[in-house]
Amino acid sequence: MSFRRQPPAPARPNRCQLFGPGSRPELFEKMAASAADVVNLDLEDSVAPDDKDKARANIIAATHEIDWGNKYLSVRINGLDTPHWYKDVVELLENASDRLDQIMIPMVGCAEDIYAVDALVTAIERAKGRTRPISFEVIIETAAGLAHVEAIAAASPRLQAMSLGYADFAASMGMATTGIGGTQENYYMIHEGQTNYPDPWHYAVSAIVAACRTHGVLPVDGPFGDFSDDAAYIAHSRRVATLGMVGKWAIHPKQVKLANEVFTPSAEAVAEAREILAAMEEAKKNGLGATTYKGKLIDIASMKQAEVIVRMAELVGG
Ligand SMILES: CC(C)(COP(=O)(O)OP(=O)(O)OC[C@H]1O[C@@H](n2cnc3c(N)ncnc32)[C@H](O)[C@@H]1OP(=O)(O)O)[C@@H](O)C(=O)NCCC(=O)NCCSC(=O)C[C@H](O)C(=O)O
Ligand SMILES: [Mg+2]
Repeated sequence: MSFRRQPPAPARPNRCQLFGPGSRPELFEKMAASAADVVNLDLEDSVAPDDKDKARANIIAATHEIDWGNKYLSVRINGLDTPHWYKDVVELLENASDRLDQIMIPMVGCAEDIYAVDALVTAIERAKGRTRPISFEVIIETAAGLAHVEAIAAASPRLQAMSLGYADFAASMGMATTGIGGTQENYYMIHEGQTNYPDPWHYAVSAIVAACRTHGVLPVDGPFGDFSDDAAYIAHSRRVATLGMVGKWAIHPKQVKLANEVFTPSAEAVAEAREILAAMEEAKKNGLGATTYKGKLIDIASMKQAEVIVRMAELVGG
């Protein structure tokens, strides 16, 4: 319990973030035409070391030349443990158009990583007279990142979103898998002869959601590698949506529709949320803090739950 109210996360849709390598500029128009709320042009792992300079130039050109519509436009820079990141920041901030909204910082291990990028970005913005501050998003994808997740979420007023990077996270934790998200074959229990597959990512997802909600940051689920398995993508997305994530990455365009479906509240869910709010308003008029709805208890906390769903629907025009 605290006297402090939980700060709201940025009020913008973030149901799906579509990724594409900065070294494949032929994909950029397709990404701009997609139904993703956020586009992430990548300078990090999907770009080979020898292609970094060219990819940076492609992305800078794309901020000037492509109509990104109402997409939130983000560029993933290289990690602070590489020789590339400072060039990514300097060249992007000096040369990209004002259409660039955000940079994504991968492999974040501590709050000071954000401080370092913030210092550099702030200096360049001042030098260039840029009036609209660049926002940040980060990826939690190392053991250190998870250990320091709460401090990272509080690290900068620029921070708007935080994702879980399943592949690097699994590697950093020494997890015995090459899977990127989803069910893991060897993570199972047997009960009365039935094999069950619990969720090995549950702790990391919940820790990220809690840190984000404490500091008004959007919690976003990272990649799901097997893009041929729609049902598994949907199952994973529904699980993390239930735990509080607001959206998910798409590493192939076919995943965009799936993410949008899961992270857009259904008409039934919105109607039920509105009915709960109406029932509670009626109860309050009668001096009651609790009442029943469809045979179940609802109270003031139910109103907060219902408001989450209504707010999400309003954000995406539902
Ligand atoms: C995964 C891909 C390499 C697949 O590319 P490709 O073989 O070209 O796909 P298809 O032939 O199936 O493409 C069908 C059509 O869709 C277009 N396309 C493909 N990819 C994209 C895209 N990203 N955005 C928009 N459109 C796309 C093709 O051009 C085809 O179009 P058409 O011919 O007109 O029908 C590729 O999708 C890809 O590179 N994906 C992104 C990879 C990426 O960015 N990875 C980084 C994020 S994941 C990560 O970093 C891990 C994380 O950090 C962690 O640690 O977990
Ligand atoms: Mg990664």
